[in-house]
Amino acid sequence: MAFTLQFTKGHGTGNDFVLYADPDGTMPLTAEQITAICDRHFGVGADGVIRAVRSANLDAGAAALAEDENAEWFMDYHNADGSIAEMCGNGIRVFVRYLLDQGLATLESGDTLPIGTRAGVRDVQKSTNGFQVDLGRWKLDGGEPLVRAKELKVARPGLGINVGNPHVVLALADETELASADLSYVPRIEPEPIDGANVEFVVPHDPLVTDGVGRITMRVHERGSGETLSCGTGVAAAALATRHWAGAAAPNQWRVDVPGGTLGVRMFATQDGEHVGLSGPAELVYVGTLELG
Ligand SMILES: N[C@@H](CCC[C@H](N)C(=O)O)C(=O)O
Repeated sequence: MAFTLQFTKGHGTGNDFVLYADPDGTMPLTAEQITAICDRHFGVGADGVIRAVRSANLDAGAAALAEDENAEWFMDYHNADGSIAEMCGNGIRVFVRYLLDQGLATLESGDTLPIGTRAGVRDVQKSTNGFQVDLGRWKLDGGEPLVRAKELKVARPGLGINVGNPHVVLALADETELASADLSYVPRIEPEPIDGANVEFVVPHDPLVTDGVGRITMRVHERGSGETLSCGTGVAAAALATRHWAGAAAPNQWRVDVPGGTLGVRMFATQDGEHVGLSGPAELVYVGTLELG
């Protein structure tokens, strides 16, 4: 059936998304439609598509409402290849900006907007640099798999970290090595994670810590989207991995430079264990209409 899709294009530090509202959950897109929309030559061009659905109108939304009855909106996230991802740290900030822009939600400074995701409910607040999101409890995941990327001469051990979605973080020697990694190829991970993983390549700044804040630079190859200018959950995983490698004296506050800008990461204690938070900008850049058949 042919239909017209009103969409908004947005990004968080250059990680870009096509967003549309489907409150009743009656307009899911097929993987083929998502791939076509995300194509940078023949479509709109994006790293992913985000559908705003009322949690009550989506099967996956039931778990969100059971966790928090105030999680009215569900972020239905798909990568550029049409695959589903559990979470998106840049996407959720842009999603909240979109809900506010569309008049679908309100959020005063200091208040919290709970958003349903496949990783669970995530709380978003306004911050000085845009929005901040509590990515919840993180965990070490999958040990230290070997990662091979084109132009890196040897396979290196990474660190598996789950922040709602799966990541493998790899430390590189310096900026030259970071720049030379060819991320137009999918990095190989051994053993291969069943659900795949996003792979982050990280270089610590020298000094690593300035004024109590850890600093790293990162590039990423995203599962289902390829190299992107930024990945919010990847930035959080990269800061967690670097703190892990740096030892007990490492800080809980980090700034992470990615090709598309800079994001903030904070680790903080809660009653149910340590959480990781992410902060950064969220921009809406244009609106459009797509005729889909
Ligand atoms: N860019 C996102 C992550 C999007 C999902 C990821 N590609 C996956 O498959 O897990 C972010 O900002 O976190």
